[in-house]
Amino acid sequence: MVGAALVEDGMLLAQQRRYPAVHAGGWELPGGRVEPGESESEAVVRECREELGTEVRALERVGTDVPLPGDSGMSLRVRLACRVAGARLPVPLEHRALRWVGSSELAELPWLEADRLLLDSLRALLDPGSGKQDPK
Ligand SMILES: Nc1nc2c([nH]c(=O)n2[C@H]2C[C@H](O)[C@@H](COP(=O)(O)OP(=O)(O)OP(=O)(O)O)O2)c(=O)[nH]1
Repeated sequence: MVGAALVEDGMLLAQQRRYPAVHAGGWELPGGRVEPGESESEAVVRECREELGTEVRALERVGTDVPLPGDSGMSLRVRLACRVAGARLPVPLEHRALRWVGSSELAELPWLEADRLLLDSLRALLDPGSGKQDPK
């Protein structure tokens, strides 16, 4: 599974699931399964088109792979994404809601379990100066 960390003006785009019941109401990153023959970057671009109706470019990986709950053996890998200049604003085509969240609000959302494990990495993306590894 690939997820897109779409960042704009220091805010991260989160979306709220509508289904299945076990995930409904939970927040996650845009994304989905990488289809056969598709690269991870291509999957990020396609999923953002399908879910948000916008065009993005997929950039570097964010954080480490997080195993998804259950016995699927799949994991979630996140890539930074940026909206292509002039592309439409994201709209929730498949989700209940979208929200742009700043670093201080990240922890307030009821994220899906896998995403919750990525919050430190996502916060570091939004607040580049505040990372623990940054000596300055
Ligand atoms: N897209 C996405 N899925 C996530 C995240 N975190 C997380 O645990 N998941 C889980 C929820 C689902 O069990 C699984 C993938 O769900 P999905 O509905 O997006 O993927 P899919 O393969 O059905 O893709 P699609 O055909 O609906 O586009 O991954 C996340 O941040 N983004």
